[in-house]
Amino acid sequence: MARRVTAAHHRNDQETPVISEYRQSDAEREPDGSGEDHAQDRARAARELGDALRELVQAAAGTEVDAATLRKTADQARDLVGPLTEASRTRHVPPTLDEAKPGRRMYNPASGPGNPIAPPMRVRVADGVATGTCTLGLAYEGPHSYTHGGISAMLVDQILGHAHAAQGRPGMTVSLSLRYRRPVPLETPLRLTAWVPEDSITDRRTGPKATITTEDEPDRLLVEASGIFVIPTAEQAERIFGDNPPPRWSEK
Ligand SMILES: CCCCCCCCCC(=O)SCCNC(=O)CCNC(=O)[C@H](O)C(C)(C)COP(=O)(O)OP(=O)(O)OC[C@H]1O[C@@H](n2cnc3c(N)ncnc32)[C@H](O)[C@@H]1OP(=O)(O)O
Repeated sequence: MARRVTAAHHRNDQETPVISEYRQSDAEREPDGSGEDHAQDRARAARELGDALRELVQAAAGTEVDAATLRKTADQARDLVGPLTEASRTRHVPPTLDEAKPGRRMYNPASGPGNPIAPPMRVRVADGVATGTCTLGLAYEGPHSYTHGGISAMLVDQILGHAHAAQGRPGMTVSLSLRYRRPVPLETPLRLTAWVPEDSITDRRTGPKATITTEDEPDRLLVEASGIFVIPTAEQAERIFGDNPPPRWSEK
């Protein structure tokens, strides 16, 4: 029977709260401490699955095979779903893999290596500047041979969020603005850079800026962006996330 991970005591749960049946602490940590290795191994395995599925997604977006091969592959892909849903979580519960390493988002759609829809963008933060690198394949195509504008917006949102978080605590995007100056090429190493101008910082809010360029031509701007990021108050976090808000926003 499928095990489901369920948020205990979540505000929106109408029925008797269900204690999570599948938690890192119960299922993966052994009394002798070997659970740490187990968690790391599971994280590696999640990345391997993410990589394999990304390969599949890119192949599916670029394939020109005949209908019979498409249908056969669709059947095979459906067969992959069952084993993964034998233990799954609801939307109110963070992945156990994130629990094991605070700050990591294994399944983030922009940067999570375990998420097959993520390129994934690799993010580094140094001296308040967030840098993201990635190469986008055919699955992200908008105009022929260039990136869909919504994908650029997602990557920019993420990198702006890291620049904001480098000032103290992570926040949520309340405003996002992009100027698409030139098309962003597919299959080309890209660089996203984000920073927070000092005069845009207040108690709960920053106004970070970002650019997208290719790695080869860092002075040729393809996209310029700016955002407003706000740290939710504890009350707002409770309203949004129920009585199990992310720890970073639950401090009164
Ligand atoms: C290391 C981890 C890195 C993580 C990176 C993650 C990046 C991805 C982030 C996301 O995608 S978050 C998902 C998308 N965002 C949301 O779903 C947020 C939805 N919005 C809300 O729930 C509320 O807006 C929120 C609880 C966050 C805040 O509500 P408030 O009622 O406190 O604020 P409001 O939205 O009115 O505005 C907050 C501040 O921003 C200001 N503001 C908003 N839009 C603005 C604008 N366009 N220009 C200038 N200022 C603006 C506004 O004036 C105000 O300034 P003050 O606090 O100084 O008064």
